[in-house]
Order: sequence, then C-alpha cells, then structure tokens
Amino acid sequence: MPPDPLTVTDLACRRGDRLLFSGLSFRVEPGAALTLEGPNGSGKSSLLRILAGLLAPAEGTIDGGGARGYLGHDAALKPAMTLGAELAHWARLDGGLARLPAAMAAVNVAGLADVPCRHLSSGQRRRAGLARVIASGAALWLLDEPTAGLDTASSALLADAMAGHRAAGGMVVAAVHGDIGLAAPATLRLG
Ligand SMILES: Nc1ncnc2c1ncn2[C@@H]1O[C@H](COP(=O)(O)OP(=O)(O)OP(=O)(O)O)[C@@H](O)[C@H]1O
Repeated sequence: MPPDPLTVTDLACRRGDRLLFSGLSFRVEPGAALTLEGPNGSGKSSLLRILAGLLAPAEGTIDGGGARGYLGHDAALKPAMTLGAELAHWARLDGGLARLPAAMAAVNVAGLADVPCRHLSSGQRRRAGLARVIASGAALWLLDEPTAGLDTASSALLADAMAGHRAAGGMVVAAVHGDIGLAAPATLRLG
C-alpha cells in the first residue's frame, strides 16, 4: 500500500530569537520529490530536521509521509566500528537487515564493510549514510545536500537509487545547492 502523502500546513520555524520561516504549506505525493533551495542559513536543514521529527516546529502541522529516513550533513558513525557492523546495527534497529546488502551495493560501499568508520573519507561516509537510509525501507527520504562530497560515479548511483525509490512510491525531500539528479522535482525556495 502506498504511503499517505506528506502534508505540511502553516509551518513555522524559530531558531534562537530568529524566525526562519512561517506559513509554509506544501504536499509531497507518493513517487514525488521536493527540493529545498535558498541561501545559506535560510532554514533548509532546519526544515528537514522538523520533517524528521528531530526539531519541534514553532507552529504548524505535519501529516503522513510514512516512516522517515534522514541523512544530515554528517552520518553518525561510531569511529571504532567497522562500517559493516555499524550499518548492520542501524539496519537491525530500523528493521531493514535483509535489505542492507542491496543497499550497500546500491551506493558502492559493500567493499568497505571491514573498514573502521574512522578511516572513511567524507564521500564514503556520505555514501554509508545513504546506505542506511536505503536499507531502512522508509517511505520518506530526507536528505541534506546528499551529493556534497560525492564523486560523479557516486552521484549517479544516488540518482539511480532515488529514481528507484520514487518508482516504488517513495518520496524524496532534499536540501540542495544545485542539481542532484532528481527527475522533475517540485521546488520550495526559502529565504
Ligand atoms: N541550534 C541552533 N540554535 C540557534 N540557531 C541555530 C541553531 N542551528 C541553526 N541555527 C541557525 O538557523 C539558521 C538556519 O540554519 P539552517 O542550517 O537550517 O540553514 P540552511 O538553509 O540549511 O543553511 P546551509 O545552506 O548553510 O546548509 C542559521 O542562521 C543558523 O545559524
């Protein structure tokens, strides 16, 4: 069964004493994608964190969208753990252990399974975070500048993964500073 659309109504966000945005309303249908654009500090990351349930909105409501898979600026990976053990830990919590091998292959981190996370490059860390999101099986992917630090081949893998996710009825909301390979996304401009 497809997830309910993500419906956001009259959302406002305050950080410190600054009102970042207010009166924000939008809807993302199953299979659709929304990119968040705007200058540094306009609130794109804050909006993603609100959608992920990590930050409380000052006002407004959020309905539907199914389970969330969130990738912030840095994937939380324990330095001493191997990547394989770390991703398996998260996949177990997310209920996605059976999906993990395919998810790791999808972003080309299967060959890094035995590497301690502290040895991963920033692009490899990002790909690992994407593997976690893919393995989670979440309907709504919330991605903060997901191609930052990715090489061309990895960006293409991400584009394929996002297309496959949408073809299966999933949704993508991504903060971007340029093209990340999403086909025909809707755009929300902040700031
Ligand atoms: N914990 C916090 N407390 C107070 N203000 C914060 C906090 N976190 C972020 N901010 C402020 O909120 C504003 C929006 O930050 P946010 O990271 O959401 O913007 P952004 O649009 O994602 O920026 P960028 O393009 O640089 O990633 C910034 O001015 C930032 O300094």
